[in-house]
Amino acid sequence: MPDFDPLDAVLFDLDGVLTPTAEVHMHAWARLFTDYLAGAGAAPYQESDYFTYIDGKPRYEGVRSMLASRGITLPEGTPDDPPEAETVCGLGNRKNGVFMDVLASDGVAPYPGSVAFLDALAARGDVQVAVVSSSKNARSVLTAAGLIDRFAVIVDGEVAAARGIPGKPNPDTYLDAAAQLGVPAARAVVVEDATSGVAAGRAGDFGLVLGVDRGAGAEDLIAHGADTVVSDLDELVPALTGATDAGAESDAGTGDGAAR
Ligand SMILES: O=P(O)(O)OC[C@H]1O[C@@H](O)[C@H](O)[C@@H](O)[C@@H]1O
Repeated sequence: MPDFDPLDAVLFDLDGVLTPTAEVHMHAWARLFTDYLAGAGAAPYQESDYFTYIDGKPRYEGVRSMLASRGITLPEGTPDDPPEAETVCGLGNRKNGVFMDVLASDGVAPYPGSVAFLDALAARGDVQVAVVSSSKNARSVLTAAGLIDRFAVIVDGEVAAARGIPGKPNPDTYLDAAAQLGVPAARAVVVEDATSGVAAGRAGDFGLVLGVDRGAGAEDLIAHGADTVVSDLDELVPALTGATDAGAESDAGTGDGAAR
């Protein structure tokens, strides 16, 4: 059970940590690359490709990384490219159309365990929170999920692009959020479901890097820098409320589970 006492801030990834939207992204990427790779005569797209090459990274970086895995290079294009354009930006924008359609038709409900964790943090009153997401859709997702008012600091894909902040797995977006909160990295927790995200937390030397396994795999999350891994944030509510004898355990923690 991690010890949150020496920690002053919790920095949350969004998709797959607070909301189940990693699945929506995954589905939209699969729609794009299943067709695109087949048309290009490349090895077929597989679900594992999402976790290895795309998960957690900014949109166009995900496209570049996936194409590079199949030895394909495309012109970069620009963010205003239409979805039909055969450019990195065009392909990313094609995928974004699918993502936005699903968001508009299905809406999004946050993970109940994540809401319980946020409630327990708010009840303590001594821990600040922020969202750090690679997604340019982060504000729309937070609004749709009813969570936007809980976060005074949001460093998302729009902010990073506007300010030229390098995306995950670089630590810079997390460091920026910690700086905005006035909390040193060593006293902040990074909460992530993607290997690129835990790698960012590790590279930034954060006090605790907490993995949430929504499909990336606990071993991979630990290999990329997680100190401990849970399958849902409700497992950690006892650590915040002091009810640590409630029997909740992390399911794959191999680190010491405490702030470094
Ligand atoms: O295309 P967007 O909404 O800006 O999102 C970029 C990335 O955002 C991350 O949060 C997701 O894990 C990725 O799957 C997604 O590709």
